[in-house]
Amino acid sequence: MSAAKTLLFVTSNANKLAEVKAILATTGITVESKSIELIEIQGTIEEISKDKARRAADNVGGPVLVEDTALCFNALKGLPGPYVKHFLKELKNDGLVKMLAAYDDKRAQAVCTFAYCEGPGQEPILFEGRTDGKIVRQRGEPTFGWDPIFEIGGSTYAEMDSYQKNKISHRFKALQKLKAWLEEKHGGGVAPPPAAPQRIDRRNLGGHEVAQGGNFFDSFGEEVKPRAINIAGDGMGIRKETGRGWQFDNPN
Ligand SMILES: O=P(O)(O)OP(=O)(O)OP(=O)(O)OC[C@H]1O[C@@H](n2cnc3c(O)ncnc32)[C@H](O)[C@@H]1O
Ligand SMILES: [Mg+2]
Repeated sequence: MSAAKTLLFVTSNANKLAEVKAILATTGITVESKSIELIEIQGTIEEISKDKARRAADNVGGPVLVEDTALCFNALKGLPGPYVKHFLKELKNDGLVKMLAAYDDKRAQAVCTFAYCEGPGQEPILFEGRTDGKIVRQRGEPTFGWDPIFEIGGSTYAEMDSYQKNKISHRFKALQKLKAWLEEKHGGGVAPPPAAPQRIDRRNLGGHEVAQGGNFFDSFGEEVKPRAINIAGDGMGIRKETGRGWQFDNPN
């Protein structure tokens, strides 16, 4: 079940907004937006994101979603991290690459942290996504921040089309977590009631054991663990009756 939910995403960054909308497009989550330049404190990624969410909730007077993006260089022990915006503004992508000139280790992590806050005075909840890559000389269209220097799987983010980037990105991974949480919160993740116990039906199937529903019992009334059911010729698994006939479910 998709999460029927509208989120107010507070960001000053049009590229972030476009990616969030694209990634959530088919989920049933509607994204509205408000462009506010929020003050960003110094601190850890988590502290900055939470503080941003509190400020946004105070500003709007209701539920908000914010996001903070960090670019962490391994050789620099995680810097520039959440301060990458200032480095990018002053040094540009070329300068960011040069920061690693003295190091062999070019590995970097793109980190996206969404913070959802239900309203003023409420504790924000964080959803983090990380993608490992390495810093390379610029390649691709410089349309979004440091995309041209962050390489993963042989391509920079800037060389990928938005579909490719949105399948693997730090932002995508964080939004997967947010989506799962929303689904749970709105009932989509609530487990259905357990199926009524069913007896294994040994009739008409050439000795195959057949089970239906969620709990399985042999003809003596003993519960059978699905993984332990052996179906002749089919290996370990469960045969289930479906509307279209018999279906073999391998629990592995
Ligand atoms: O209003 P907010 O949401 O804070 O938007 P912002 O542009 O200020 O964003 P951040 O404070 O999170 O700073 C992150 C910096 O990294 C850049 N950035 C964010 N996501 C990126 C991505 O997926 N690819 C490349 N650059 C990105 C962004 O343009 C900023 O320069
Ligand atoms: Mg910002």
